[in-house]
Amino acid sequence: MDGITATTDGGEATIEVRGLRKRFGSVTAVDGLSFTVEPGQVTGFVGPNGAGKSTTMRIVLGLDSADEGTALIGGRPYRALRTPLLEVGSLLDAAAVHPGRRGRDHLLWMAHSHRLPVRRVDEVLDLVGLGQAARRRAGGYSLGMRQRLGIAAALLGDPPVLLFDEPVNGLDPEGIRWIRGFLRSLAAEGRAVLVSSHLMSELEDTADHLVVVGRGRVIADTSVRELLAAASGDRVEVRTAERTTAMTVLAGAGASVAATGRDTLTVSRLDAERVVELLGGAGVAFSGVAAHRATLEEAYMELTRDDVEFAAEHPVSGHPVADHSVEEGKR
Ligand SMILES: Nc1ncnc2c1ncn2[C@@H]1O[C@H](COP(=O)(O)OP(=O)(O)OP(=O)(O)O)[C@@H](O)[C@H]1O
Repeated sequence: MDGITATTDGGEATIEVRGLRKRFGSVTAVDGLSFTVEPGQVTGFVGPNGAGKSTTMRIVLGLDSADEGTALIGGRPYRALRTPLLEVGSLLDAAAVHPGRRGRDHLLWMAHSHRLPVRRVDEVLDLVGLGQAARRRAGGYSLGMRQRLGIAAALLGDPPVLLFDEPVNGLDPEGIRWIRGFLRSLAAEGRAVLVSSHLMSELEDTADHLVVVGRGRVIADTSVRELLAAASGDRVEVRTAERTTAMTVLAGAGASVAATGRDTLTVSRLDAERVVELLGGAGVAFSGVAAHRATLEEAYMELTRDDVEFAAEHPVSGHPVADHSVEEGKR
């Protein structure tokens, strides 16, 4: 890819959202959102269904207008960009291509509208690995092929800012792996990449930074590393067949101990060295002591517990229970 620069028409390649608010009738879709997407990294935009991710992206891309606040690409609103295709690329809905149109023709038409050379169309088709399939009609494409065509379209103008709305939704494992690697490589080239998902696990190996949203608000704006460290806490995981004795010994030394598996204890308030020392001293056999490492999914569940739009009522306590397994609920 030639000529990628970390600037747009208006300035540095960033997306800056400030105090964004949008209502649809009685529904507040976006409720005062502020965040920045920096160049050179993948920023995950995560939140349950209905959290306001798509609405925010549509406003950034000038497809919807905000009631309040600003959304800037390289310092300018989308509508003020002189050559939008060269400054920002996006994939919002892979199904948006006319089924009767050949993939390559779709891109040629877009390239033509921006006076881009035909050569660029073939370059992006190669980049996304569509090759010969590009001469077939889009109506016969698999979901994965449509996603690739959508990504090719986003890259046509070689833009330094990219937005992808749920790009791996519904893809097979191979398609998911390909998109993850591809997003990372786009960020490594210095681009600002914003990618939304309602499943944290989809971003586990992709995002460097996360903007977590719930009910139209930012819940967390953090690097993945910091989030995992905070969710992991100072806990230690112990594997032992002598669970009851181990619990007594550790609790006696001031630890708070929870049985978290058949052979597993999670210990707080003691570090790993002290745990080893105490168990060894008491003659308790154990096969492993390690710092507890939370998964991104755990961290996310913790963060969004109270922020899902469609919470199921808990049958016993009456408290809303976060429904994080929302795949089936997708539009
Ligand atoms: N055009 C619209 N008219 C009315 N309500 C809308 C419209 N677009 C979005 N909404 C509502 O605004 C809220 C936020 O929707 P949005 O699609 O932005 O969320 P999301 O985080 O992208 O969710 P998903 O993961 O389901 O795509 C939802 O309650 C949704 O029903």
